[in-house]
Amino acid sequence: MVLWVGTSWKMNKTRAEAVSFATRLRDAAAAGGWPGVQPFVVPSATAISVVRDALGPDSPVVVGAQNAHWEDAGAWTGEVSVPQVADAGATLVEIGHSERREHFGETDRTVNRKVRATLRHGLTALVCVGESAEVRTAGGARQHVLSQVAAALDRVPAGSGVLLAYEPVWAIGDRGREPTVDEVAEITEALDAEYSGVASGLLYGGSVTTANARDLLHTRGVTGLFVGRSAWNVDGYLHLLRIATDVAQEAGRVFATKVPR
Ligand SMILES: O=C[C@H](O)COP(=O)(O)O
Repeated sequence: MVLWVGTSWKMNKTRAEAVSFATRLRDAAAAGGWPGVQPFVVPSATAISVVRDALGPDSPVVVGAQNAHWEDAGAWTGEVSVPQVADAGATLVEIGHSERREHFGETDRTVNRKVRATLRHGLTALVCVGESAEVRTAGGARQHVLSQVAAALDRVPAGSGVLLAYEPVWAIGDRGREPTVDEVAEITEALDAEYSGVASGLLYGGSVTTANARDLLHTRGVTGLFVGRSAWNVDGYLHLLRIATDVAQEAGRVFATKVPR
């Protein structure tokens, strides 16, 4: 078990900015890295290949794509396929982020199709789920999230290389509210009970900061963090990786020191 700690840059960074970030990561990895932690970065599609190149061939850092279509090729203007992002250097695909569900019509059905396409090509699928503020207020958070995961993993066998990211919509972004540990645990405990045999990691995302990362990593069921704003600056990301490395090495938690690629 490793702690997966990564960042999606969303629609940010030129290629030059992405390379500058990746170069600092490469240097930090060469200086000792992060035992027990699996770092990953998810650039815009335009920067995947330059980030992969800047990290170097032996980098422990996984590079991901923020989206990929379920078809391998065809007349899908504006989309990118799993083989295309793999060709650019991605080994992970983020699927079903709430911004894509809200603004780009992602549904449980398309998420499932994308998960299966990603796994078919041997990439890791990072499936994002989470409830809205309205659903939580109505008391339906746990059921909503469990149902999203069930749909995403329909016809997906155990051990397929799926990571889950619990990202409550009300906690994400500039207008997000930082969750309490109990609010996170209510969901991650349920996901852990139901899906620990299927998913190889359960990440939390939404208003993660260097101030709350340690507590979140100690929350029941949580084995990683998926970070936006606090990790868009490389110093912030490196700080979060150091916190995760400390947590991974604390007594009572046993993590591998060699991470899978
Ligand atoms: O992909 C990351 C999540 O949407 C979290 O974003 P945030 O850390 O800026 O709230």
